[in-house]
Amino acid sequence: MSELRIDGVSRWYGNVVAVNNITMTIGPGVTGLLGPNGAGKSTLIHLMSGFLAPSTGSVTLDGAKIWHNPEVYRKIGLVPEREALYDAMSGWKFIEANAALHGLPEPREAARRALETVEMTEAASRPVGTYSKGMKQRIKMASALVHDPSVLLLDEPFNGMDPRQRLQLMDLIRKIGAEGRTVLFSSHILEEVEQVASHIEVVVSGRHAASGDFRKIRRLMTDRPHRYAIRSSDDRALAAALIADGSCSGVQLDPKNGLQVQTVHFGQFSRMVPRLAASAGIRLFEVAPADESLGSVFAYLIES
Ligand SMILES: Nc1ncnc2c1ncn2[C@@H]1O[C@H](COP(=O)(O)OP(=O)(O)OP(=O)(O)O)[C@@H](O)[C@H]1O
Repeated sequence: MSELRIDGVSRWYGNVVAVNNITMTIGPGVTGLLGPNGAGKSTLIHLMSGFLAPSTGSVTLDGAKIWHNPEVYRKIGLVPEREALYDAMSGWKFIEANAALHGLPEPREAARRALETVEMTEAASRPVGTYSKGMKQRIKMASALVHDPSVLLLDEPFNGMDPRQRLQLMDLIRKIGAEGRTVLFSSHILEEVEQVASHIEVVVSGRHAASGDFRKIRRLMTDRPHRYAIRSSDDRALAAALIADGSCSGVQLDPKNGLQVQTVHFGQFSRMVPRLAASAGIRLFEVAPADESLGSVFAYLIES
């Protein structure tokens, strides 16, 4: 059982601050590292895997510094975001070569075990170039697992996958977490993270925005005020009806963009608007979320 600890860590590239004074602890099981693009997730993963030195603060595994510590590297497996595979090589040869690079005493047996873990035994003798995106991702995982690390780090593992491949990979990540390993994967999609991870760490603009159980974070996200843009046959009358109804916290009539409405009761609001419009004889042309971009969700989280 291993514990990763990031303590007061910052990392900058020139004058870009990619990670800003982050403290977090990652224990056994599956943790999702959630954040929008450019939040600092890859930088954090590279700090945890020993590829980058922190500019300040410390990154440790079970109390031992990770940077420049080959003893610790043996306990860590990294699945990078980029492809890093050789199309002409068979899956089997690729994993065995990785086992040999690790200096493992029985590379063939280690490769067999890793391929079995990721359920790639059957396809292992085929060239990597013939694999689907999902199979390639599993081969990358086998290569990260070949030396039997207690920590597995995955950078955006679900990128570019179709829904079936995504479900298979989710099962696999859960299985590896259930073996008692410390598994951390990054993603910018909340739904993805909440399906796999029992614990979530959220980073926004290099800062630590939230941490904990996904239900808690989901609530933080769904309880935030939602803004909608509405266009109807009579925006003024609809605005009056919405104010009278009382389930909106703000209504603004904008001659150019129609009606801008703010509500905290998302479910109630989406049921109420069509009913209210129908009873006032108003036709709805469009009800669209005005702030559904992930950026705004994360911005809300960091403010709360
Ligand atoms: N080698 C580098 N040199 C300069 N700036 C960098 C470098 N690597 C990352 N950055 C910057 O640091 C910030 C964090 O980048 P990082 O790749 O860690 O974020 P991310 O959350 O993984 O984003 P993405 O999902 O887009 O990869 C960004 O502003 C990025 O432009």
